[in-house]
Amino acid sequence: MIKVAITGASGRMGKMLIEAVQAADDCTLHVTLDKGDDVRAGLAGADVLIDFTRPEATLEHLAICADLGVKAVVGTTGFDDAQKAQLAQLAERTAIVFAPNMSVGVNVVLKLLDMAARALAEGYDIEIVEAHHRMKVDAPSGTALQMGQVVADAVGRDLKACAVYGREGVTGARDPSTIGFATVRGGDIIGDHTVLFAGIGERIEVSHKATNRSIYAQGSLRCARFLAGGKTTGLFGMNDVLGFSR
Ligand SMILES: NC(=O)C1=CN([C@@H]2O[C@H](COP(=O)(O)OP(=O)(O)OC[C@H]3O[C@@H](n4cnc5c(N)ncnc54)[C@H](OP(=O)(O)O)[C@@H]3O)[C@@H](O)[C@H]2O)C=CC1
Ligand SMILES: O=C(O)C1=N[C@H](C(=O)O)C[C@H](O)C1
Repeated sequence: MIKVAITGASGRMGKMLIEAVQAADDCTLHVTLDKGDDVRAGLAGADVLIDFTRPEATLEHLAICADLGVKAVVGTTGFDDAQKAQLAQLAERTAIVFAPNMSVGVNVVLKLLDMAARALAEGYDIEIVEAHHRMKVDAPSGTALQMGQVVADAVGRDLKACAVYGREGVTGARDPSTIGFATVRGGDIIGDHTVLFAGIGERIEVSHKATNRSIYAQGSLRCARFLAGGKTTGLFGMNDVLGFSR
C-alpha cells in the first residue's frame, strides 16, 4: 500500500484527492493537512505527498519532504523562475513529479501540439486561449504556459521573447513571430484550453475541456505509483509517468 499524504486538503483539489485515495485499492490515506497543521509531524512515515496548494506553500512542504525522504507529486501552478529553480534543487534530495496538468488527455494534447506546430510553423498565427473558474488566482494557467512552451520549442522560438500576454489599445498589426495568450475567468469552468493556428483560408484548433476534477486526481495517483515504484531522487514530468519520453 502506498501511504499518501495530502496538503491543501480542504481545497478543490484536496477534496478530490482524498476521495481518489480512499477509492484506490493500492493507496492508503496517511494524513490530510491544512494551513496551520504541523506538516513535519504529519508527513513523518508517509511514502508520497500530493500537493496542490500555492507555490510558497509547496516549496515549504517539499523542503520537509526532502528532509524526511518523502516523495512528492506537485500539481500547484504559478511558480516563477526562481521558485522553479528551488523546486529543481529539492528534487536532488527526493523524487518529485511536477506537472501543471495531471490529466492524461491534456498530456496527449501536448503531443498533438508538438506535431501540429512543426507542420504549421510558417504562415499560421498561434494563439492560446484558456478559461477557468472565478476562484483561480494565477494567469495564464500553468497548462496554457506549458502548451506555449511545447509549441515554441516545436517552431524554434524563445517563448520568453515571443509571448504576448493580452492586448489593449492600438496594438498595430500582429507580429507573426509572436505566440498570444488570452485568459477567461468565470463561474465554475473547470479548465478549457485551445491552441489556435490561424492561417489564410483555414484555421486549426486543438482543444481540451475538463468536465470533472477527478481527471487530475487520477493522474496524481498515477504519479504517486510511478514514484513509489523505486524512484529516490530526480525531477519528473507526466511524460515520464505516462511513458511518453521513452
Ligand atoms: N496540475 C493539475 O492537474 C492541476 C493543478 N491545479 C493547481 O492546484 C493548485 C490548487 O488548486 P485548487 O485546489 O483549485 O485551489 P484551492 O484554493 O481550492 O486549494 C488550495 C489549498 O491550498 C491551501 N493553501 C494555500 N496557501 C497555503 C499555505 N501557505 N500553506 C498551506 N496550505 C495553503 C488552501 O488553504 P486555504 O483555503 O486555507 O488558504 C487550500 O486548501 C492551483 O495552483 C491550481 O492551479 C488545479 C487543478 C489541476
Ligand atoms: O486552477 C485550476 O483549476 C487548474 N489549474 C491548472 C493550470 O493552471 O493549468 C490545471 C487545470 O487547468 C485546472
